Parts: sequence; C-alpha cells; structure tokens
Amino acid sequence: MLTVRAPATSANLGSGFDVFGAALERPADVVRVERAEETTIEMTGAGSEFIPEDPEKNTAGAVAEALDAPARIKIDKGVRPASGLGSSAASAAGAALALNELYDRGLSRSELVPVAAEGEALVSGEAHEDNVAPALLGGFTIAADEGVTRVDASIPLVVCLPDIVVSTRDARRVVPDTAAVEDVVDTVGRAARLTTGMHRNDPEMVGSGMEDRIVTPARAELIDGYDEVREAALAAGATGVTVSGAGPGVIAACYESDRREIAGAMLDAFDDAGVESRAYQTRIGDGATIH
Ligand SMILES: Nc1ncnc2c1ncn2[C@@H]1O[C@H](COP(=O)(O)OP(=O)(O)O)[C@@H](O)[C@H]1O
Ligand SMILES: N[C@@H](CCOP(=O)(O)O)C(=O)O
Repeated sequence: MLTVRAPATSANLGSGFDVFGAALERPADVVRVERAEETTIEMTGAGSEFIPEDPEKNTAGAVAEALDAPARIKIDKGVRPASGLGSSAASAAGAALALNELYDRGLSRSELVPVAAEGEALVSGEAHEDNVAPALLGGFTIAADEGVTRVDASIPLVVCLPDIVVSTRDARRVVPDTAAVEDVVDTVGRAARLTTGMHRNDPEMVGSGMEDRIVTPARAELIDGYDEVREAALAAGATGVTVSGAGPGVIAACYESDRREIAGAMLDAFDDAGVESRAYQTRIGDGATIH
C-alpha cells in the first residue's frame, strides 16, 4: 500500500478568516491506499468512530471521486474530528496526494489543493482551501481567490484541544454578517503584521497579528473556559492566542523556550473550567509526505 502522512493544520490564525492557514508538525493522519475496483474506506484512530466510512460521506471518498481514482483507503486518524485542527482536511489532502501518486495523475501539489477542497465542501458546505492548502504545501499559506501563496515559516506553537465538540458547520453559523469599519481596519493591520512576521519568522509579530475582533469573539463563546485559557497562555509567555480553525482547539504562538510552560498553563486553565483537554507542543511544519 502507498502511505501518506498528512498533517493537522490551523486555519484563520485570528485575523485571516478563511484565508490564512498553517501546517502543524504534529498531530497527523496516516492515509494508505491501494488500487481497487471501487472505493472503500476503513477508519481507525482518534475519533474514528464518529467518521462515516461511506465514501460518499468521507472527505477521502470525495477526493477519490474527484480524481476518478477508486481505491481501498485506510485512514489512521491522528487528528480528532471537529477539533479546529483541520481533521477532515488532513484526510482529504492525504488522499489527494496518495491517489495522485497511485494513479500517476501528474498533478502538482498546488493543483491538488482544489481537488482536496472537494472533500472539505462535503463536510462544511463550502470548498474553502485554508486547511487543505497548508496540509498539501506545508508552511504558512494565504488562500485567496487569486490562488495560494506559501511562506516557509517555522513558528513554535502550542495547540490545546478541549474535550468539547464544535463542528465547522455549526461554528460558521455564528460568524457575524457585518463588521464595524474600525474592526475591519484593525483586522487588516493585524493580518499584514502576521504575514510579515511569518516572513521574518518572528513569533512576536505573528502573535500580535493573531488578534481579531470580528469572528473570534463569537466563536470563543462556544468554547467553555476560552477566556481563562487565553489569559493563562499569555501570562505564561504566549505572544498571541486565538481559536484554531472553527474551534474548539485554541492555538498559541510563542518562543520555543516557553512552549512547555504555556502548554501546562493552558491544560490547567481548561481543567479549572471543568474541561478535560490535551496539548500539542508543535510548530509550523511540512505538508503531506509520501512514505
Ligand atoms: N476523513 C475524515 N476525517 C475527519 N472527519 C471527517 C472525515 N470524513 C468526514 N468527516 C466528517 O467531517 C466532520 C469534521 O470536520 P470539521 O467539522 O471540519 O472538523 P475539523 O475542524 O476537525 O476539520 C465530522 O462530521 C466528520 O464525521
Ligand atoms: N476557515 C474555516 C476553517 C475551519 O477549520 P477547521 O479546522 O475547524 O475545519 C472556518 O473558520 O470556518
């Protein structure tokens, strides 16, 4: 079987709603494929009991259909679904890279981004590319209508995942329809700062660019303990904290030397709020890899 490791990703990063994304060094899904007459999917790993194996309902199945590449697909989930860590995107990106190779389709990673986004459309209702782009290309990505831009960055991160389920579909319903112009101005400034910080590999600039007054406050309300966890991470040295993707994951940018303390502070704060959680000490990393 051909094996691909496909990373978790964090979309939005606060100021870049539906545009920014970053590949995480860990966790990751492992996708295995072999040619077959028709597509079948077998799921194991974190939260796999909540993921349909029916190819018509699984993001990897949507990708097999889009590539006209029927296969026996086995997915070992390292990225729990409904996490805000691009779980559905990891499987879609992994399947896209694996099936492209298996069937010798010859598509570049950039060309595979819209293919993998077909999988995202299946579960979130929209083919947004902000998770599948970094899952395929790695680094920090800017997914706009004009195409995807990639920046090679390696910012240390802590992602804390509470034992709460928030589906992307539900979290998109709370996004406000309108925004005050001063909030838009602030967000544009933050997004520019974050992008510059990625180019410079500067955790301070990236962290302060993660503030967002438009989408994040509405989503934070879906996460018990969010304000306390954010405060605790900042007090422990995080340079910026926001909701990861659509949540409930919470992501902190930081310097490497502060990572362990921040992870502990976030875990404790969730615990104080009566919520179990786990923390990943990670960084911005590579896209999916063929093994
Ligand atoms: N291969 C897959 N991996 C993860 N989730 C999948 C997959 N295929 C379908 N899904 C469904 O997608 C939803 C999770 O996606 P989403 O809400 O976007 O979470 P996340 O933020 O973790 O990507 C769940 O309803 C899950 O059953
Ligand atoms: N831009 C999307 C990203 C969703 O990411 P996920 O990891 O929660 O699937 C959004 O914010 O809705």
